Amino acid sequence: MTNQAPIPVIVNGAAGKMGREVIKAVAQAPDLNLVGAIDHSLEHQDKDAGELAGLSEPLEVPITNQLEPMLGYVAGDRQSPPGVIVDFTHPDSVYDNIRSAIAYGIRPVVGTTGLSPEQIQDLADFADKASTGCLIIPNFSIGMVLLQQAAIAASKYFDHVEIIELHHNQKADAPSGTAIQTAQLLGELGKTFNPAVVEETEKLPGARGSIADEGIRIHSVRLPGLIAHQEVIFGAAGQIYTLRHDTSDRACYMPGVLLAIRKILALKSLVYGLEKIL
Ligand SMILES: NC(=O)C1=CN([C@@H]2O[C@H](COP(=O)(O)OP(=O)(O)OC[C@H]3O[C@@H](n4cnc5c(N)ncnc54)[C@H](OP(=O)(O)O)[C@@H]3O)[C@@H](O)[C@H]2O)C=CC1
Ligand SMILES: O=C(O)C1=N[C@H](C(=O)O)C[C@H](O)C1
Repeated sequence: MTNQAPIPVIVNGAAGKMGREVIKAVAQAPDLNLVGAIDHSLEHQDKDAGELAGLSEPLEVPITNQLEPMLGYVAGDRQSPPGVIVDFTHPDSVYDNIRSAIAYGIRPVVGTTGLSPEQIQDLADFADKASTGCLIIPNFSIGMVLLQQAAIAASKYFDHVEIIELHHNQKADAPSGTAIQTAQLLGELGKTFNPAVVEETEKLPGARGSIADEGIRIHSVRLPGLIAHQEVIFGAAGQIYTLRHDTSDRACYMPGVLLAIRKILALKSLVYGLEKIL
């Protein structure tokens, strides 16, 4: 730990499931200073972010829906290191949120999924022009990075693979950002998976899932009772190799989120994926 002033942190989506967890984690980190808590939910306006997150003491940071004034306020503070905004909002708003943050020189650490490849490219160009770090991390858990690395190793030996992702039924986007990224990582290896062995007919559309990079199929399950789970299933003659990651508490994402907040100040461009900053 250095004697530097703490990093100012804004949490966007502060009243949500992930936002509340981030508020708690930031509040407990001595080198970080929660300066703003944004959420558009009218129900929670002006409530104390700490109390809403379940902390015993208030943090004296009220929930507000005023994103741009907050970005301007943090950008204007010349005594502190550059500000960071952590975004866990909604696929429909995350693109605009990131652009606004970069425009103010506030570094976005983005957990919100659902950005299209074109949007990510556009944000990368924008971050490059502004020489501003931006982290887009589809999954902040170390277990998922390890699963993906094991999947990359296995793909050298297996030609057939499908992904099943299972989430709570409040999730807006499908397939999950993690499943898309997992397929991308396998797709980058330069081989095409799942060569057809028969001509298939889907008697119900979608029965075989969606086809992502290099022929990899993704199946999405949404049920109450689930949090976030993923299987990568490899098949070959006479054997199945299954990799599985299960989330039982959203606290599992917090070491990754805190690491991203600390690392982003040294970045000058957009970086995609937790594995790139470990
Ligand atoms: N990268 C990772 O490791 C992880 C990523 N995620 C992703 O994070 C995102 C959020 O997940 P989760 O916390 O479960 O979702 P929640 O719905 O619980 O929380 C989102 C919060 O953001 C608010 N919100 C939505 N749009 C805006 C906006 N434009 N401005 C301000 N606030 C807004 C919502 O308000 P309201 O409810 O009123 O709409 C809600 O309070 C999802 O995309 C999810 O996939 C989730 C877990 C881990
Ligand atoms: O919505 C969620 O909950 C999660 N979303 C992310 C995703 O879409 O991959 C990360 C994790 O799976 C939890």
